[in-house]
Amino acid sequence: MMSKHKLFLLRHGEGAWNRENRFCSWVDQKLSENGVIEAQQCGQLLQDRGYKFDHVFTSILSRSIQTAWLVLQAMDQEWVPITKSWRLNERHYGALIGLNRAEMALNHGEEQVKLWRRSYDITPPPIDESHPYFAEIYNDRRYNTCDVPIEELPKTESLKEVLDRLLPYWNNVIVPEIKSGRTVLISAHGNSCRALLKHLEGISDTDIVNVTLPTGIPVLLELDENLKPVKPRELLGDQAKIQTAIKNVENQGKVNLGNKS
Ligand SMILES: O=C(O)[C@@H](COP(=O)(O)O)OP(=O)(O)O
Repeated sequence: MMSKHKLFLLRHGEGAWNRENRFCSWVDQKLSENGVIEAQQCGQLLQDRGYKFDHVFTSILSRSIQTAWLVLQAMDQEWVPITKSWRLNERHYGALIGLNRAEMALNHGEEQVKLWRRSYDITPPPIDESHPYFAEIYNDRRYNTCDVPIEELPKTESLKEVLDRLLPYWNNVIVPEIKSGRTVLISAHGNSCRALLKHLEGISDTDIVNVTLPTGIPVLLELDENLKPVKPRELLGDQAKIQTAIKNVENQGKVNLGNKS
């Protein structure tokens, strides 16, 4: 089967709370110093391989936007249009936002933390007004710019619910771009990229549990004219380093390994 389109998915570079092992989700943390370097190195790798983007899509969270800027800068492609949507935001982790994964594993067990993080249709408890980050999120004026009223924005999400809110944007906005021959980079988040991968690759509800994306590593998908993958996804870069980075993300939910970086 011939590849007709290349699509690049990217989980942003490391953010401050990735480093502190806290669920970040809709809290607008910036990239850490290491995250800036990861994004720059990602851009350099894409530049070295000669890729050219026509359109970049990001969430409305700073870490995905900063990553897109740094990648385009490293590629001398700063002029490429960037379009932002809340529909590419990270999964809303509800009441778990701000909590430390290793501490959660200690209190609730590693299995429960894995279910919250990686299962397809388990929804964490919702955020409510008593939560320390509720006001910061819902008073942020960026959420008045969305295509749904602020009261209808999620208060928690399973991966399935991420896919439900992401798919209309994928189908109506991103797909036409790709089908018209443009090369697209989606600079987003671990779980918004996982949701899209599940859709594109037809990953089952049980197998998606085993898909983890490290920060700052571009994922190349080669698609046919119907946007079906013609070969397995490729995580670009040093494969040994990528496997270690995936393990480290998985270990964030372990009692003893979670707070080691
Ligand atoms: O919300 C967060 O903390 C992480 C994902 O956490 P896990 O699902 O890996 O626990 O999202 P990202 O760093 O990609 O924006």
